[in-house]
Amino acid sequence: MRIDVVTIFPEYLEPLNVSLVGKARTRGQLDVRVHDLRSFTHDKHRTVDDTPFGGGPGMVMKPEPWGEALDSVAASGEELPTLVVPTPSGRPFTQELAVELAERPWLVFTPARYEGIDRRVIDEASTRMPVEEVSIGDYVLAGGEAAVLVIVEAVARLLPGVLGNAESHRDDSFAPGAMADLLEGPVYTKPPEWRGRTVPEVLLSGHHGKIARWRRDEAFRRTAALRPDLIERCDPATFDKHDRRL
Ligand SMILES: COC(=O)COc1cccc(COC(=O)c2cn[nH]c2)c1
Repeated sequence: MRIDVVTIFPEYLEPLNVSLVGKARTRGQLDVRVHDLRSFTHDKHRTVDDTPFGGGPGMVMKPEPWGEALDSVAASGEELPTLVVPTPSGRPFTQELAVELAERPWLVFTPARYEGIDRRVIDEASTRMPVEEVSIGDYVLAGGEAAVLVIVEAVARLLPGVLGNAESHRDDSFAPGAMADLLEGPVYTKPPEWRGRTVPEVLLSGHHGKIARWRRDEAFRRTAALRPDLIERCDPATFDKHDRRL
């Protein structure tokens, strides 16, 4: 997968050089390129924003630099990229959307600052490539860069070979309408006793059927307590068929 990010803060994307994403880049599984939006300006002050038409507080990101940046990025690849625009007014980012994005060959992220990007940039881009406006939550950030880090991390871990042996998550199917996607239950590792606290006996029993049942019950209990909304989507008929986790 190829990932491009156009931003006025390239240094904000440094974390993409470390950990899981960093290793995937080193292994050549991910090609990540970060572009400074200001390199697509031509005035002395490298201006990327201006006052909003219609008045109001704050500034709006000018269309010209974004247009040139997207032209340049789109021209530098063979395939059709998907534009991913982090915005509070976007489609909620869920594991399901992460799975969807992980199947695309090329993602171009356009994190905005200020009050946002001139709407004509998105409208014009939509005539040339698929555009996903994505919200990572119901709050407003100063810029979309943090949202890019979240989305890239969630997508990268789904790519074949990136997660190593824990890749079982990839087999999870999130078919809508099937069983709810439950929250992860509690996990434990050695030592068997720590500060007077032991590990649930069933996990030491080696009885895989009982262990799977216990884990499902714990996940169900946790989900019912913290996220009853996820249970409502549950289709009891398939409950026993799949063991899936968020
Ligand atoms: C066309 O799209 C735009 O102009 C984007 O506009 C904005 C405006 C304010 C802030 C942001 C950054 O994203 C978030 O705050 C965000 C994403 N998820 N949850 C919060 C983006």
